[in-house]
Amino acid sequence: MSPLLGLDGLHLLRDGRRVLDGASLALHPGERLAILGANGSGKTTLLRTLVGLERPAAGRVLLFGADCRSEAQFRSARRRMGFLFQDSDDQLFCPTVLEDVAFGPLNLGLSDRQARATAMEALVALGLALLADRVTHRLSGGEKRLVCLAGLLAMRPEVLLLDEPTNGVDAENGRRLRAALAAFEGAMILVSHDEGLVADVATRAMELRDGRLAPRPILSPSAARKSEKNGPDRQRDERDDRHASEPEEDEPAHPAHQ
Ligand SMILES: Nc1ncnc2c1ncn2[C@@H]1O[C@H](COP(=O)(O)OP(=O)(O)OP(=O)(O)O)[C@@H](O)[C@H]1O
Repeated sequence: MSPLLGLDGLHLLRDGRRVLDGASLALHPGERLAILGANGSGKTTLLRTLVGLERPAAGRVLLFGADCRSEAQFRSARRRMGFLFQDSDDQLFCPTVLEDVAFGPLNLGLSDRQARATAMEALVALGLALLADRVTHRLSGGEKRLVCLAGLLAMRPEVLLLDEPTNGVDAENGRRLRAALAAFEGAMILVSHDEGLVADVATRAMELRDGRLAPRPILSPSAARKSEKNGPDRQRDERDDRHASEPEEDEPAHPAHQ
C-alpha cells in the first residue's frame, strides 16, 4: 500500500546545527504514528517540514503520492491535513470559539450556516458545546487545545498532525481528547512526551534522535502510567523489559505516483 505521507532523507540546518540529518518516515492509511524525542530534537521542525512551513536543505517530502516542492503543491496537500500547532495561540484567531471552529469549513467553501452547523457538531463531539460563545483568548490553555482540535476535526482531514496535544490539558479534557482521537478514522502523526497518550492512541512509535528517526517500542497503558509516576529512567527500564525484540527498521518513504 502506498504511504499517505513520506519523508525521505531529510536534512535541515538551523544556525549551522543539523536539526534533521537524514530523517525518513512513511505513514500508511489507518496508522497512528507517535514521534518521541528529547526537547529540541527537532520534532516540531519535522512536522513543520511535512506541511511545507520549513524547507529542507535536502531530501523529499511526499504527500498523497506527490513529491512536494512548490508552495502550490503544499497548499493543496494542506487541505487534506489538520496540523495542531504546539502553541494554541498561534492557531486561534477569531473572536469567539464558534467563529474560530467554523473558519476552516467556511474556507473549504461551505455556506455560513453549514459551516456553523459543522463547527457546532465538532464542538459537541468534543463535549465543548458550552464554550461556543466564549471569547477564544480568554479560554484556559487546556480549553484552547481542545477548541483547536475541534477546528481541525470540523475540516474532516484525512491525516492529523498533532504537536503535543495534551500539553496543559487536565484529566477530564484529556479523556475527551483521547476519545476524539480514538473516533478519528484517518491516519495521524502524534508528537508527544505523554507516554500514556502514546500507549492509548499510537499503533507505532519512532524516536527522533541526532536528526534521524528510529523505531521505538510503545509501552502498555499500565506500564505507561507507572512510568509517568516514576520518571524517565524508569520509563527506559519498562520499555526494555516489555520488548525483548525491537521492531523492524522503518521503510524509507516510497516515491509513489511520480
Ligand atoms: N525559529 C527558530 N529559529 C532558530 N532555531 C529554532 C527555531 N525553532 C526551533 N529552533 C531550534 O531547532 C531545534 C529543534 O527545535 P524543535 O522545536 O523542532 O524541537 P522539538 O523536538 O519539537 O522540541 P520540544 O520537545 O522542546 O518541543 C532546537 O534546537 C530549537 O532551539
